[in-house]
Amino acid sequence: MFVDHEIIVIGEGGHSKVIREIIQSQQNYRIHAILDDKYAELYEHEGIYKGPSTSFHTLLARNKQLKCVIAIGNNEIRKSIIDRLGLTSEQFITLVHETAVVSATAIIGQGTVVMANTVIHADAHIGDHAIINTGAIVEHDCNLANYVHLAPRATLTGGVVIKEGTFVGAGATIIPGIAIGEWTLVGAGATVIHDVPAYRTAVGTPARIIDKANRSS
Ligand SMILES: CC(=O)SCCNC(=O)CCNC(=O)[C@H](O)C(C)(C)COP(=O)(O)OP(=O)(O)OC[C@H]1O[C@@H](n2cnc3c(N)ncnc32)[C@H](O)[C@@H]1OP(=O)(O)O
Repeated sequence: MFVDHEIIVIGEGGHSKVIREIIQSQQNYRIHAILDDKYAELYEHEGIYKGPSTSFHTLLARNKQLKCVIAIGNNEIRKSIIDRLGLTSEQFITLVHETAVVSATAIIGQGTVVMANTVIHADAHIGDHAIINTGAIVEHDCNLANYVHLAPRATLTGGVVIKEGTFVGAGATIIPGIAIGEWTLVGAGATVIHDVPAYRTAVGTPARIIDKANRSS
């Protein structure tokens, strides 16, 4: 079998399991290594390398064609690892589950993972290293920046803007044209009917901001 991409998966938690199944379901993709800091040193087991994340550069030095995906659901941790690796964006692979429905006019960034039963409609733009989790809907003309995570069954209606690093909880709904600032949290099940500023937490139906001050900036 001809393999197009040998992939290093960084992270071996629950989110990583789902990503590994997407890779395994694609005929021409193969997992080369799974790196996680619970491992003390690099070793090979049944054709897959395992080791700490610092083994990354050793593996890449042996094979410059390797691609990488950061299989960590937390947006801040995912960004910090990407910043540390210092790779070009072409070295990250974009993974789309075979059941995802993605418009031909949608744009999906490098390193982004699109899970099963998602729908991404016309002219939607999704940045790099985002997660469109199981069953999430991104309607037409939405614009998502880098490191955004839409949890399972989150629904973005038309023209929603989500800035960098924002997390939208499971089953949350955002009505048309709303903008959510960077590194904000939208709670599970929220219905967002007003814009939400950066670095805040919004929950409930209709969504209200629950933190008094910026979480961080
Ligand atoms: C495949 C996967 O698993 S992907 C991961 C999917 N995960 C999710 O969707 C989780 C989403 N997370 C949440 O909804 C969380 O509750 C957060 C992030 C919004 C808030 O978490 P915390 O900051 O720890 O808030 P905390 O639990 O202290 O609650 C603060 C207040 O907000 C309320 N609250 C928290 N979350 C929600 C929510 N989703 N909806 C309504 N109210 C909420 C609490 O009842 C509490 O109210 P009170 O002060 O009147 O008692």
